[in-house]
Amino acid sequence: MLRLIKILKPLTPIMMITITFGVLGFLAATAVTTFGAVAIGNILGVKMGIELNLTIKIIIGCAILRGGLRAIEQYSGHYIAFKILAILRDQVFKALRKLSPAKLETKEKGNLISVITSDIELLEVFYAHTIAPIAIAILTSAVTAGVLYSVNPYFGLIGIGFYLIVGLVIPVASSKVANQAGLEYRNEFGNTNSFLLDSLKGIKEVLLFGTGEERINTINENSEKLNEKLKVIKQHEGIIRAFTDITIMIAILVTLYTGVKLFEVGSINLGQVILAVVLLASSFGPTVALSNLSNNLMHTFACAQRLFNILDEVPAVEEVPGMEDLNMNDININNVSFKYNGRNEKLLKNINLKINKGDKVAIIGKSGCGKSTLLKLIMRFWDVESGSIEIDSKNIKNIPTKSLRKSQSLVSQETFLFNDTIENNLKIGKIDASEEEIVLAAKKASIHEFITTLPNGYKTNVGEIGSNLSSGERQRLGIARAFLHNPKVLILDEPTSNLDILNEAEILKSIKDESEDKTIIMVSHRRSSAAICDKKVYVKNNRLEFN
Ligand SMILES: Nc1ncnc2c1ncn2[C@@H]1O[C@H](COP(=O)(O)OP(=O)(O)OP(=O)(O)O)[C@@H](O)[C@H]1O
Repeated sequence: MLRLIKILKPLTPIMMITITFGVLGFLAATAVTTFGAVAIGNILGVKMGIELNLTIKIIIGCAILRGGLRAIEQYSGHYIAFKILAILRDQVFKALRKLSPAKLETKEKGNLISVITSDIELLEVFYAHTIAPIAIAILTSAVTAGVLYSVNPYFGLIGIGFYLIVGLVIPVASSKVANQAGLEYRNEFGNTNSFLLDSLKGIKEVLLFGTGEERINTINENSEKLNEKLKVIKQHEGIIRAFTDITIMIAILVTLYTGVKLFEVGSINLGQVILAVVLLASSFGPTVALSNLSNNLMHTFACAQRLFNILDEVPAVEEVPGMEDLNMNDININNVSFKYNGRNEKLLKNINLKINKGDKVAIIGKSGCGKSTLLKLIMRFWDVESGSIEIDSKNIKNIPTKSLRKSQSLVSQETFLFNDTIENNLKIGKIDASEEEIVLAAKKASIHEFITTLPNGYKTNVGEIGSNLSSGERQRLGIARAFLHNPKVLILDEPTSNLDILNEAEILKSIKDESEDKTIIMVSHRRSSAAICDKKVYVKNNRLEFN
């Protein structure tokens, strides 16, 4: 909670505005009913101390003020809330950038999305509907208790006592039950969602293996569990509301009883009795708002916790700022060992490899032996555990990350295409690429002809054709992207795994022609692909062998 409040610091002046206008707004609302009572007292001939005409003017003034004050309170409160959501989203994206690619590889994407969207969204409850209402409730209750006290100290004490019961005792006591039920509901809700999403993603398997019936049954069971949990929450809400209302009724009766007794002994007049009862009855708004808070609050804190976990996660690789031109004359892998977190064995042990500018190196080995991992180390997606990787005699850990990314390009087995036009998807390789450059790159990657058959050619949106693109077409788009990027070192992780022999030969020729002065580091299971390389190294038993 403290950490959430600290984020609010730069917006403190606006929060002050929200609280001030909130307090004034509630006081204006209470004044409308209280002066209403004064007016009725006047009409009935009770001595109220204020003239009827003035009372009516005050009522009208307060009613108009109430609208304006409330509007300003809501506007500034929501301004703060959404400004902070923007700040938080910005922080999360920055954190995700730092964590990528290594740490994000292992994170569940569904969870990340729910943190960025719904979790952050829920914090709006805290900023717009928690902090200010608490302050407003304390201040307005203090003012009304003060007024009641000035009428008669007994009224003041009754006010304070019942404000505390409604605004503090009931919410705190109820939150213990509500939080548990709320958390259970959210967890069950998350599980049901994941199961549903999983079923949709795996619909092909579900149909193929005829497991639809079981899936539907599980979804029904989950829905029923959800209903049960919701029932508990709603019942609880009802009980709390009833408790709160009964407490307010008791407060009114106690005030009335005390008023009558004080009137009987002549301590106060009838006007003061009416004033005290109406003032107290109409002043519970802000404190009742607090009793509704507790239902959401714990849930909001759980969301904040998930958010802070991302913000606090230490990146696997520290980004190096700055930009410098890299010659990429040689890449030296010196005695490198590497182990993934959570794995017992070292995946790579004492690897040594020297790659000179223009070398074409094929990395060959059994599935899972660590070939792709070696590429990731060369790109510094992960840091080596021991030993070093040097580029132009400089440790890769000291090379600006942007420079490294600019000089290297990766084509992997799976090319990710954004929901954008083919042209923009290719432009990721070079943002300011001209149309001619894009067409040339596509021709070299043997994908130009296919693109021209699409309804809008290069302007076709990938989303429109979506999963209709074959793996080979995606891979060729990935290669075109890499050609556009025109890096000094081309890193290829099974670049032709999804292509037929004809396309493979064509693309390999393009890669070869394109890369005469470039360094190529390629992982491939296919002999035909590795054939374009003049140097072959083998990953065997966690080590590197040269024949
Ligand atoms: N982020 C990770 N965390 C933990 N283990 C990982 C991670 N990434 C890969 N591994 C494991 O490291 C091993 C080597 O993976 P890698 O992808 O480097 O193999 P590969 O030789 O390229 O395999 P393939 O030829 O099948 O693509 C595998 O056992 C894999 O499960």
